[in-house]
Amino acid sequence: MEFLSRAILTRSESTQILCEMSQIDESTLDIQQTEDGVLGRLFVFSSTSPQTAISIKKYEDVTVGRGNANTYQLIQSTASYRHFRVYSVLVDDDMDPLVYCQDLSSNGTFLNHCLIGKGNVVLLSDGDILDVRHCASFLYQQKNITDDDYHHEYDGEEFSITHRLLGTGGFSRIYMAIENKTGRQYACKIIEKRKVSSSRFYDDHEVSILKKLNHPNIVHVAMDYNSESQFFIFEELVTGGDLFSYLTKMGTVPEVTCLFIMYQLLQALGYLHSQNIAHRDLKLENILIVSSSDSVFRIILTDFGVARCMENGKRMSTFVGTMEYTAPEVRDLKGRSRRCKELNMGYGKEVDIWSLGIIMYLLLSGNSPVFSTDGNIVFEDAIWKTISRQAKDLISSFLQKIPTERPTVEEALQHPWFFRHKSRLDKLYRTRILKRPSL
Ligand SMILES: Nc1ncnc2c1ncn2[C@@H]1O[C@H](COP(=O)(O)OP(=O)(O)OP(=O)(O)O)[C@@H](O)[C@H]1O
Repeated sequence: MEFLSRAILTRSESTQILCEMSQIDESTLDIQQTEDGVLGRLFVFSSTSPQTAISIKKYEDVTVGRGNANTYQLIQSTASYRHFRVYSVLVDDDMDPLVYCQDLSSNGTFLNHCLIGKGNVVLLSDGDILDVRHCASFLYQQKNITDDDYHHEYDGEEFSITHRLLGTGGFSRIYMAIENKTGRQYACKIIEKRKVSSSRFYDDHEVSILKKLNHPNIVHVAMDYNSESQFFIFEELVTGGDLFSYLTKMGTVPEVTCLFIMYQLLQALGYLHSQNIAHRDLKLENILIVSSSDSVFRIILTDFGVARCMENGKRMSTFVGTMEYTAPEVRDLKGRSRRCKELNMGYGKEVDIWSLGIIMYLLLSGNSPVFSTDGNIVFEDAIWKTISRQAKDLISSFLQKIPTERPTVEEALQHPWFFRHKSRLDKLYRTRILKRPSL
């Protein structure tokens, strides 16, 4: 498939061409003048209708196509009923909104003259041009926040790292990068070595684990690069944001959506655990969504910064992870001396199962878990009255204080919450995830 088959034109060049062509009043392009809640604008240029602008607002999809239910209607017969969709993902207020365009058409939507391709998604940046050939062009404008921390030592030839910040973590900043040969968009994780030296074992720890893995629900690494003080991981760009942003937008996640998310998480975790790898930092922020246009979407597990390969079944004894998601046996290690940790039997892969329980609780209720004084999970909020008994039973089993009492991945998949939908879930996974990885 032709996917952004040649390098994207430089932005200023594209904008200039379009402005000249259409002789637009450049003052209308001043994004500073936009009203509240507007993340960006699409300026429409068409020979059949007057110049107009479409506002891109938080959590509101914009669709363009022939159908009259679209935000902007195209009249030409070469346009698809829904030609493309523009949607936003909000990570946090300090970052530029991430506005994506998904091509839904048969005849193609072009980004800066390169075909996006049906089903594919691209991140839009200020000055980009979307084109529906023989129908209309759309100039995208958004207000950019200056990223003072943008700095990198990458001087390889394969990629150009842009200023578009996709996310930040304790150890790294993630930017959009363009593969120079193909124009294809990637995510580039820039890890500051000085931040990781004490808490991670060696510079390329994360990538050495990721390179061993090949699974539809685990992030795919394209290339890595090492400089004096930074480490770079170029990986597939995942375009639906993370589960944290999704939950913020939704408030709570419907049980049926949660079922398929948890099913996929267990597929990824089953694969990891079968190779004796523990992730150790499962949380909403580390689960990315490919594209969430309907309730069935692919999720991708990321951030293997503290993942650990347990040789010969050895147990682990370092305190790692994110407090809210951390199993009690890991929390108990905090502040203990090394000797004391060694005497303790350490912990195993069951820590990931605990985190799954926290994730499932958060998704279904939108709130942090509440435990009774004897350490049992409680389902107090009114929302739990609307959730099935099987879902609550599975959460309780994930959140058992004694690690060996938690189910393994295989046992969890046999739980009635999954098992009574087994054939449908298996089929959905086969048809929507394995056969259509762009979903
Ligand atoms: N491949 C990707 N595509 C799109 N966005 C991404 C990608 N990888 C990471 N992100 C975004 O960046 C954020 C931080 O990434 P990540 O968790 O890998 O960083 P980190 O420094 O390891 O974080 P932590 O402090 O949790 O260890 C994610 O929550 C997500 O929003």
